[in-house]
Amino acid sequence: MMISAENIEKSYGEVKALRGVSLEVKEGELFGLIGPDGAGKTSLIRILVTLLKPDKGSATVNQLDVVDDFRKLRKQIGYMPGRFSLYPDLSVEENMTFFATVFGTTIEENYHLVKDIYQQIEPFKERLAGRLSGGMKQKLALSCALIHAPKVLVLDEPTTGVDAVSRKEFWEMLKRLQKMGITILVSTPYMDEANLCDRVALIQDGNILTINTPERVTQNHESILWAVRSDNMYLCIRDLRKHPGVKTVFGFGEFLHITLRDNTISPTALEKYLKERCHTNIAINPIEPGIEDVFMDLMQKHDN
Ligand SMILES: Nc1ncnc2c1ncn2[C@@H]1O[C@H](COP(=O)(O)OP(=O)(O)OP(=O)(O)O)[C@@H](O)[C@H]1O
Repeated sequence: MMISAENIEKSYGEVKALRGVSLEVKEGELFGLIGPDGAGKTSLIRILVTLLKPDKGSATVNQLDVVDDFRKLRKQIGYMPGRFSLYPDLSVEENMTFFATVFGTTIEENYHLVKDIYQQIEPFKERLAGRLSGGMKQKLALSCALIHAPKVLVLDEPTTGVDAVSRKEFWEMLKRLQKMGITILVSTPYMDEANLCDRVALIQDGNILTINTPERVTQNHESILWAVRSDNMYLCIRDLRKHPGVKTVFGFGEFLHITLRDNTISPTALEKYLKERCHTNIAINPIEPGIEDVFMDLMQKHDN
């Protein structure tokens, strides 16, 4: 195993950020930590990259203990924090040189690793990092995290607030780095990015709800799922929640996703029920679950 965490607990005063988290990331894997704001992703990541001590539990990265061997370990990990990690008053090139020097290497020594990414910002190498666009900052931060040729790359919400095109490009970069043999742990609040990972852990309120390949995560969804809409979505939610056969109702864009308690209701019966409550333009379609649906389902089960 490249990363192994066992029963990690972490609290900030009264706030329990991690409630006994265990996970394993295999060598060469692209592993996603998926969860909403406040789920505990940053706390877990900071523990794994040796910047925060767990209250309980233990973790190793490349067989090195995150607490006892933190000095050795830092050389093996590339870390891209969620918030701005660069020196805004240093130029692009100075930032790169700084990170290389800290790790006792040079830009030239490991240029092959960052070439693809760094070349895109090299024309602006004299520019102060604080004056780069969001996408360019992201590329520089990634280049800086890679310049000491780490075995493991850990990225905390690298695509939060990034536009769709740059997000796609970023994931393509990650795939290329994975092909170069780097193990990658990446956190994201975007459920659609789960499908780009080899395996994912869904995390919520300090607990891991499930760990699996994205395909298996959705296959394991047991409930029957329908997408429903009508002209008045607000009343539609209210009326669906009152229906005894409906288990859950959640808004997903322009549709509501509902799960059923049993298989005895038909779409026609549900349509009749909504019509009787004066709904118009009703649409009811059976659908395949996505990661979001599984998430909602697991969260419900966990809370009960
Ligand atoms: N330094 C801190 N002091 C107090 N509470 C904290 C601190 N850091 C995090 N928390 C709390 O711990 C919980 C987990 O936070 P964490 O940052 O690990 O989650 P996250 O999934 O990374 O979310 P986000 O995307 O918002 O950072 C949250 O309730 C958060 O408010």
